[in-house]
Order: sequence, then structure tokens, then C-alpha cells
Amino acid sequence: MIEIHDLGKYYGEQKVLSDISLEVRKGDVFGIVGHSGAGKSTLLRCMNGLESYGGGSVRVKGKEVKELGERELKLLRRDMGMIFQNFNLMNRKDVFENILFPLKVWGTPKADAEKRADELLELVGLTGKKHEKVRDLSGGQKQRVGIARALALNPEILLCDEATSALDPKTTISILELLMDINKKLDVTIVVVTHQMEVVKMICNKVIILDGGKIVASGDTEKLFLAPGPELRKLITDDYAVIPSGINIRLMFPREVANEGIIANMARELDVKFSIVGGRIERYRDTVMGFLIINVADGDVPKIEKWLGENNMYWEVMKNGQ
Ligand SMILES: Nc1ncnc2c1ncn2[C@@H]1O[C@H](COP(=O)(O)OP(=O)(O)OP(=O)(O)O)[C@@H](O)[C@H]1O
Repeated sequence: MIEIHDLGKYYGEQKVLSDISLEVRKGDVFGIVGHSGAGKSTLLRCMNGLESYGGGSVRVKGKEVKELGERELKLLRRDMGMIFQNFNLMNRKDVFENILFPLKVWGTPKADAEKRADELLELVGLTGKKHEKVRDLSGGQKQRVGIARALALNPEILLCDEATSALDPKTTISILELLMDINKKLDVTIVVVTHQMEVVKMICNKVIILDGGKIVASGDTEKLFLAPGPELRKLITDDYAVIPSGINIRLMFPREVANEGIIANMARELDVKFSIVGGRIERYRDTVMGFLIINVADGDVPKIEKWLGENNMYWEVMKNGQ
């Protein structure tokens, strides 16, 4: 759906994107993550022609974006809905008018437009709020209006720019669940720009990590999080108190091994002692993964690593608590 090759972009003298190559396939929920200023929003905006680009190629459904004329660009944007961190809604208008707006712009007959807006209200769970002013809604409700408006013209692709960054954790989860539903039931391909790792874990099947305008890691989300390299590690924080002595080892359990009592087996077979520093179960789209941090004596590390390797475990010896 979206193919990018060797994309480069300058703002004046500053190079903000370099050598970006990626492919978003139909049905993907594709994550673009990185710290502030990494170039995430710029990359997203190159996809729908809101930003120009110098070098390289951005093709959406086979068409090179920079070669599109004004009319073709409009058609492209009709097929790529977009939602934003600050919602970009008409605050003094009511919910219904906001959703109707793109339909009016595209000249949809009134009765059809109203029918479509009613369907969308139901999809995003706001039927009861139809005639409330947007300014009186909560953040989560505003983003639901944003999503309904972005879907009004039946786009095949939805671009999300920090769509949950202004929301509390519970509301974030409800919006992410709605986005997952839209991806699965309406077959809408989604590209998500975010700095929130929980967003990536919960909804993205593929992810790239941007740093200084370059892709520093990419791949299937679950695989990346099972064995996070240094670039991903920089973005993850574990809030566990670190035991000052010994060595901390972070173990990652994919679903297949989550319930095999593997740690008890290890302790028994190797006759080692360990303490548990922390652990949790995390949800990744349709699956779960377990994480456990154990603290072991320095001298036991080699045999523990050997045993973990032989038992197909994913693990990481933590340095300075990270
Ligand atoms: N219109 C602009 N003119 C000049 N420089 C810009 C412009 N927009 C962005 N930049 C610069 O380009 C770089 C990338 O910005 P971008 O907004 O894409 O990053 P980001 O990863 O989305 O960050 P954030 O999460 O803070 O929005 C930054 O250094 C930023 O200052």
C-alpha cells in the first residue's frame, strides 16, 4: 500500500529524514516510534503529501506522491484519513456537524451524508452525543469524533499522529481497541506515529524505530520486544528497584513457554538460587508475553546463560539496571 525507498528530507540546511525505506502492506498496523524530534510526524506527512520531499520515493497504492497534481493529491488524501493528538475538530460545532464536514466538502447528497454520519456515530460509540458541542466532550470522546470524521469517506488507510498522547491510560486503551476493531472489521490499514511503547505493543504488527531521522531498527513487533536491541531498549523503561549486588537477568517468555514452569526447572537442574526482582504479563495484539527479572550471583551467570540458550529462551543480562 505504501512503499518508501531512500527517502530524504531537509528543512533548510537540516536533514530531518535520511535513507528511509519501508513497506506498509494492506491490513498492517504499522508503528513509527522514536523520541521527540526523531522525524516521525515528518515521515507520516510525506505519505499523504502534506510535506514535500527531495530525494527518494514515496509510493501510495503504486503512485509517486511528489508527482501528483492538485486534484490527484486531494483524491489521495480522501483515501488516507488522518487523526491528530490535538484532535483538530471544530470545537463550537456539534459532533454530527464535525463528522458531516468531509462528506459535505466532497458533495455527498445530504440524506446519504447523514446516514453515513449516523453509522459512524454508532461505530465510535457516540450515538448519544450526536448534538453535543465538541468543546463539551472529554478527550477520549473528541478522539472518537476525530476517528469518525477521518473514516467518513471510507479511506483504505488511516494515519494517526500521536492520537493517544493527550489521553489518560484507560482512555488510551479504549481508543486503541477501537482502532484495532477498525483495522480488523473494516480492513483499514493503519500507520501510527507514537512515542508510547504501550501503543506499539497493543496494536502494531510491524514497527520501525526512528532516531535522528534514520531507521535504527525495524521488524515484527513481537520479535523486536522479545529480544530488544539497544535502540529499542533506549525507549523502554523498567520501573523496578535494582538489587545492588549480583546480576539481573530479564527473561522474556513467548506464549508457548509461559506456563511450563521453566524457571523452577532451571533452579532445580542447575541448583542455583535467585531472587525475583519483578515481572509482568504484557498484551501484544492477540497474544501475551511474560517478562521476569531475576537476580542471580555473578558466578552463576555463565551456566544460567548456557541453560537458557539450550532451552530456547529469550533473555538479556541487564547492565546498570537497564
Ligand atoms: N516546518 C518545519 N520547519 C523546520 N523544521 C521543522 C519543521 N517541522 C519539523 N521540523 C524539524 O524536523 C525535525 C523532525 O520533526 P518531527 O516533528 O517530524 O519529529 P517527531 O519525531 O514527530 O517529533 P515530535 O514527537 O516532537 O513531534 C525536528 O528537528 C523539527 O524541529
